[in-house]
Amino acid sequence: MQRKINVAVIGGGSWATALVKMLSDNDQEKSIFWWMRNKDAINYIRQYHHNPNYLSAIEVKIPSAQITDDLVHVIASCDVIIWSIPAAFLKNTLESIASEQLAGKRMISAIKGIIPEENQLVGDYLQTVFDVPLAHIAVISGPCHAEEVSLEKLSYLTIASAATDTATLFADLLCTRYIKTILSDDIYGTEYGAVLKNIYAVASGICHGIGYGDNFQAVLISNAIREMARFVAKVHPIGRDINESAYLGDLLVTAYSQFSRNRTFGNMIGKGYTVKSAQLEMNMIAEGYYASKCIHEINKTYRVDIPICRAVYAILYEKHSPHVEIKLLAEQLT
Ligand SMILES: NC(=O)c1ccc[n+]([C@@H]2O[C@H](COP(=O)([O-])OP(=O)(O)OC[C@H]3O[C@@H](n4cnc5c(N)ncnc54)[C@H](O)[C@@H]3O)[C@@H](O)[C@H]2O)c1
Ligand SMILES: O=P(O)(O)OC[C@H](O)CO
Repeated sequence: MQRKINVAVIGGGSWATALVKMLSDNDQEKSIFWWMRNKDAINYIRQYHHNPNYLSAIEVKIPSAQITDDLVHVIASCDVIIWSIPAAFLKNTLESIASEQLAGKRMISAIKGIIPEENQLVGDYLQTVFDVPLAHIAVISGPCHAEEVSLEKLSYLTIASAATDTATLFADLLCTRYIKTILSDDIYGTEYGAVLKNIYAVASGICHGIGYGDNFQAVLISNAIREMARFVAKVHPIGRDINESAYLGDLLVTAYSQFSRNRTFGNMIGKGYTVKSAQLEMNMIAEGYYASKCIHEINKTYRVDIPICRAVYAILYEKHSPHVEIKLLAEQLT
């Protein structure tokens, strides 16, 4: 018989809201705790059982007392933790938390980003700063938009961990009628793949915003998966099939879907918005913006040929013209 466990979801955005739904719809007996920083949203959810800001159609079935902005309490109450806030805000959020408070807990990163100040993957950050053993860490990836979880559209999540029991723990917690879970041991490749696909989605959006068509997009994405394969093979050289859902699948959904934050952000840049104005226009976070700078920095060590990432970096951080930069990139695509 499975033991009842307490699960924490950390974050108040679309993905955290979708994860709460998955956990609630999953059959395994458990208690769900939900942390978010926005007090007004907490009060609203306690009263009306819907997140007012993200995926508000989802009914939240957690007891009110377990929805809180008290991070210390939530962490102390739970055996397992799901991190689901954009990477750029994780360091700040964990400011008040010490390693001892995370000791013995299993955790999974649902974050598809890099800690900007450290240029570290979330898994690495949890290991190096909080002494969480690698075997206690997993990551969630795969092509899955929160909006489609809300609609209960069949989706596949890849749960990657160096330890099979940790991957299985989270796979068992998240599977539902509409969510299938796939296990992987490629934790670094899965995390880097998810970070890179966000940059490629920004590129895809930029090209669409400028006016390039479907024919060009297909060539861009074909080059993007080869670029991802080169980069991931260099930073974590193990055998993997880059065509699996966690890599190619996630790249395709983010590059083509109407729900993609990163593509939407890129589209605005292609249409002439500044980074600031595009960010202000969105109630959501495009991780690819932050990831672009991090990958640029990290690649100073690895020196992989990543022309699409380089073009996105030049547009977002060096203020190069999207028209000129994509024209130059187009000369290099094959
Ligand atoms: N949305 C999805 O479909 C999806 C799917 C898989 C993975 N993810 C990943 O989940 C993570 C969370 O993304 P999301 O889609 O839930 O976010 P979102 O774009 O829906 O919402 C933004 C979140 O960022 C928070 N935020 C904004 N400014 C902040 C600040 N200054 N300090 C602290 N928090 C702040 C907001 O409160 C909100 O919770 C990201 O890494 C994303 O890549 C998202
Ligand atoms: O497509 P985005 O940019 O909204 O990212 C969301 C998820 O990573 C898709 O799997």
